[in-house]
Amino acid sequence: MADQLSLLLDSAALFPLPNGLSFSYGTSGFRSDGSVLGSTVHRAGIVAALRSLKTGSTVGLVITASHNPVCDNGVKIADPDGSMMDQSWEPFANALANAPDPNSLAQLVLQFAKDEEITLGAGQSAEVLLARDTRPTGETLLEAAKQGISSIIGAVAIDLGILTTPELHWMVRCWNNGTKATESDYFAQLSNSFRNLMELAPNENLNLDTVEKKLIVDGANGVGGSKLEEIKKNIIGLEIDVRNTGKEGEGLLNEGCGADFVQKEKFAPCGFSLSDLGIRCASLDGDADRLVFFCLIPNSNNKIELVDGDKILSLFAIFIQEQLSLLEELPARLGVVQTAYANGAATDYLRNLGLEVIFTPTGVKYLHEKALEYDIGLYFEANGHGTILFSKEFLSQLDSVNRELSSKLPGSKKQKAALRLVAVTQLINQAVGDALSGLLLVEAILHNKGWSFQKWCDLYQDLPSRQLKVKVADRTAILTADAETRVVKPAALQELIDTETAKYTHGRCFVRPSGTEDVVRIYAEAATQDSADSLANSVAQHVNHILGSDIKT
Ligand SMILES: CC(=O)N[C@H]1[C@@H](OP(=O)(O)O)O[C@H](CO)[C@@H](O)[C@@H]1O
Ligand SMILES: [Mg+2]
Repeated sequence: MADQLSLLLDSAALFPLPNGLSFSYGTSGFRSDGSVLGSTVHRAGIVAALRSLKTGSTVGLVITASHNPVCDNGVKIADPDGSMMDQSWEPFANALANAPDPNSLAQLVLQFAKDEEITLGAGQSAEVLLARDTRPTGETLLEAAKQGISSIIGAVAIDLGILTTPELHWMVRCWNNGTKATESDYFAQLSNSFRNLMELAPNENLNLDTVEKKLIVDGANGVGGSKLEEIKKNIIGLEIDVRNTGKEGEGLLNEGCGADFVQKEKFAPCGFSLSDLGIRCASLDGDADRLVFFCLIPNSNNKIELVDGDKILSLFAIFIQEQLSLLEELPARLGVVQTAYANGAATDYLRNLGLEVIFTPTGVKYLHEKALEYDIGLYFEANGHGTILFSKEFLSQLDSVNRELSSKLPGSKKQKAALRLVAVTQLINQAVGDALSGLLLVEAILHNKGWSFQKWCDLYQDLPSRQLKVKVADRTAILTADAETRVVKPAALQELIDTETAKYTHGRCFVRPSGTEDVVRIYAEAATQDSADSLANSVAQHVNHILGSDIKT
């Protein structure tokens, strides 16, 4: 123990906490300006090593700030099954990140290890897989993570280099499952399952000219574009043109491009122009865990028709529901998980399909957790982060139904439906939302259905909406309930929101403190854009009055 203590003290002394700053493990781990994150990432390395010791399995640590500007960075930890670190460990991660000096840090670690019954320094081994995105501060921060990990006796860091966030999560999951876990395995799994699903398209939908074979992808000048260029070498039946790959001269990470920009601004990203009219386009975020689709609108100054996470979710739900309807021998409880940011039209559409739609607070860890309760759990945030989870029991039932049909009814509609579901389970990332696997699944489904982009767009018409953010003195003064749809404190605020909302047809409005920025977010929806704008503005004024602030968009 004495060795462990001195190792921690020496290591922590190299990464002092910056003066006057505090850090919090939010919806997506720790985030801040990349230059001040040394101590935070070092300490996240310690947390990851302890998590590995506790679980007796390999965990992951990824250095990324996703869609944030290039000067930001961040760190998050992946649990052995590839999901986000269990929330019960967040208070410890927070306490450690804010420990004022090496001594208090070491004491926190020793006390936590005792409470969690983690034995330190006695021949245990721990393993942490590391990855980072393309940010310039990533390399130094990676070193900090390595030092944090090696300050726990027996812990080993394995650097996997530059990866998308979902790749790292996928690798952690496969590593622990004992299945193939390298990047080339990931590429092969995606391209093989994509090919399988494309080949299963019903004959009547083949050779339709309605489906454009070309797709242009905005890589946000992040890590996803170059990975997609690798995957596309083995893709048949789809021509992929990747732009904003982050290569020299192509622009800055997430600046004027990427899924967050496209979804929020509803403008084409840089590098796209009217010459792309009529072609289906997609946009990834900086670490390739978010995905949206779009098409340019003619004569509109680069405005776009957007297909967001809600519509991707709807497409996936329809497709799975269709296959299941052909397989009465394969009963499955299907759950669709959304947040309050889902467009009301999307929720209505999904409920009208007879699907069970459930809401959770914002943040994929909440959606993911809920989706795990179903045989097939589909979840998406409106901003394009989501995936489909299949329970172990469902996968084994699917496997036996598939075997039976292959021997008894080969080539039948039923057998093809089962094979399609198998291909979906292999194509979609089971660990976390993955823009690259999601993109290929969308393409394969459109091909199977013989649907054009427009047909997909026209599934339902989004209700006009407006998002605003307000900087307040203390955003934690707002407490919410019912999946963040209602404010419980300050109570007067909810009364004002209700009064404003009642003035508008199809009005819906909620406010919540952001988990990633120091702001309160306001979301409003109504029958017209003007009404949505005016509802959001009037509620922002109330937030302003009650909590003291200035309004930002
Ligand atoms: C309205 C919105 O888009 N919120 C985003 C944003 O969280 P906030 O807690 O709203 O700051 O970042 C999260 C992490 O990327 C993402 O999960 C979430 O959907
Ligand atoms: Mg991201």
